[in-house]
Amino acid sequence: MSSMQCVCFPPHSLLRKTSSELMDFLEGGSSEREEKDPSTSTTTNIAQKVIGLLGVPGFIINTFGPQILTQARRNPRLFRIITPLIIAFSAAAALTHLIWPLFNSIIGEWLPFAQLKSDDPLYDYLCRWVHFRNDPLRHLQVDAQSAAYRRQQVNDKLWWPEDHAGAKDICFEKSGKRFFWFERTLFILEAISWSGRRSYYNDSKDVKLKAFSFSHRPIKAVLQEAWNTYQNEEGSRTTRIWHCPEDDWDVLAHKQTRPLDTVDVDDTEKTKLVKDLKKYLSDETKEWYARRGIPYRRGYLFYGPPGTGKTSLSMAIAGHFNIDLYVLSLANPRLSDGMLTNLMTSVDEPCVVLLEDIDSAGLSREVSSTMIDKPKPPPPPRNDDDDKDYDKMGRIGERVDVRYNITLSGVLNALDGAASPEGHVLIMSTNHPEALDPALARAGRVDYKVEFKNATFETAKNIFKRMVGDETQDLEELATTFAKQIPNGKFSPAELQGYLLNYIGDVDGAMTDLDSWLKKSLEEKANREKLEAEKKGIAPKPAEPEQKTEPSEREKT
Ligand SMILES: Nc1ncnc2c1ncn2[C@@H]1O[C@H](COP(=O)(O)OP(=O)(O)OP(=O)(O)O)[C@@H](O)[C@H]1O
Repeated sequence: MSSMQCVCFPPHSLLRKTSSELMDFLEGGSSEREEKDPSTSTTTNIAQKVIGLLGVPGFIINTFGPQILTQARRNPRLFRIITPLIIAFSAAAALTHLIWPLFNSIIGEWLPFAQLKSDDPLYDYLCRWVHFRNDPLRHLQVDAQSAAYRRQQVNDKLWWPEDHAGAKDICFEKSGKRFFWFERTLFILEAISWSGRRSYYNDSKDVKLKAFSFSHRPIKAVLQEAWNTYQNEEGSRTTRIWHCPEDDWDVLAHKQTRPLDTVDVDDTEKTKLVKDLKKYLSDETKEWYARRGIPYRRGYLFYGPPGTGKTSLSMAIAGHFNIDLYVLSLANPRLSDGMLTNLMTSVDEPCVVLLEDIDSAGLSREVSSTMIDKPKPPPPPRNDDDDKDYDKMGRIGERVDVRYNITLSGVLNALDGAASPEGHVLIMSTNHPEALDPALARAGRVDYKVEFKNATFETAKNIFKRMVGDETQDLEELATTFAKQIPNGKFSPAELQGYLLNYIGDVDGAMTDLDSWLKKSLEEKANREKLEAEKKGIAPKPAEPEQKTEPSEREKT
């Protein structure tokens, strides 16, 4: 009976038990009383099981229990010391084995949560918002990785620039589970990777935001707060870019939104274009089209030499209107008419659809086969744009015969057939507008044309200021000197950017080396033109007298 009481009593009452009673209990019924009462042995077994359930392994009880208690019987003072220790240990074990799993199951199953996919901009905003909060718990939660390992793992999604800076050997990152408080509610942000690991970085794809609450309201409040913080913050907005690696759209990247003023095209032209797009994308215009039963579409044609900003402006437009950009090159030999129709019907409006190189497939009413210059594999890219620029600087490889599976009628059908989408901004870009079939560029398909040109004086000057200096330097005079050296209309902005990329922060170097670079590049251009002319059987044009870019009237004043 006494051992029974020992089990049932709350732990603090154990302190009041005598040493012999407790010894009976732990020794598993070796006492006299047990022999008299067979029910005692059952009770002791139950007691052992309960203690086992509390997390005290049986072998510890069996091995050390009797010895400790023999000592304790001899020395009651020792007994009084070890009893609270046993109770504390049992309580800790109970916490680990009973309460912690319960807590985890509450977190896992019962809390309201929101799950966000990594291709949603809100995902980035939320992660950044949580990361930059001044949360007292923040510094307790850290993961560590060697820099070499992380370089293999981390994709281009840099949520926490300060953690990624430099080539440190060991990088500390925030833990995969983050607890934080917001408006008196406790939250957990948990990253879930496709490989099952939980970490913010390693191929993590989704995050779960959980709130210790009975409703979803606190979750909505956090998401709204994160959205408000980053959506309107200059420089932190991202544009989602889709491409088509196989036969369906896939998110290529979330690029930082490109401000319109970093694309140098004629200011008046740019303002007019943005105004036109704004009007087209407004709700009133949408209703206007609907009321009249006119398909709600508008097509834009961006044309001009390579590397003059057609793609860049399309990206900036998507960012400006905060809509996605879908990019598709018609020069892709895998593209067929059916695939194009499927792709066009599966974009989410409103969005910008950029159809690049609409001339390069040699679109005709037949399946076509064309000789094209196959680009050499680019060198290891320095940044996202570089591999693209590489080809634009004229370094091209062998010529290959490419068979296109796309026809003019297929393209026309995808653009404005009965099943074609509405509500998107269609931008078609080409380097050779003269080669376009008139049906492709007719009014109704192309409603607005924008010409892109090689660098003028002002473009060269702007690019110089943007690329070489920093905000603290007054580069007006040097930029003017630089721009005056650039022959008018001879170099694309991409080429100037390519040159200046080698001189970031080195204004003097950019100025000193300019002459020799210009000479070399002009020679290369002349050779290329000669080769092209020979290929086409045209007599080479006599060299034009070189014309430097001239300051505009505005510049002169
Ligand atoms: N007008 C411009 N203003 C600022 N940067 C430019 C401009 N044109 C080109 N660039 C820079 O050159 C690079 C290539 O530009 P982009 O891809 O927009 O050219 P593109 O006209 O689309 O070329 P392509 O006809 O070959 O597709 C980008 O990194 C961009 O920043």
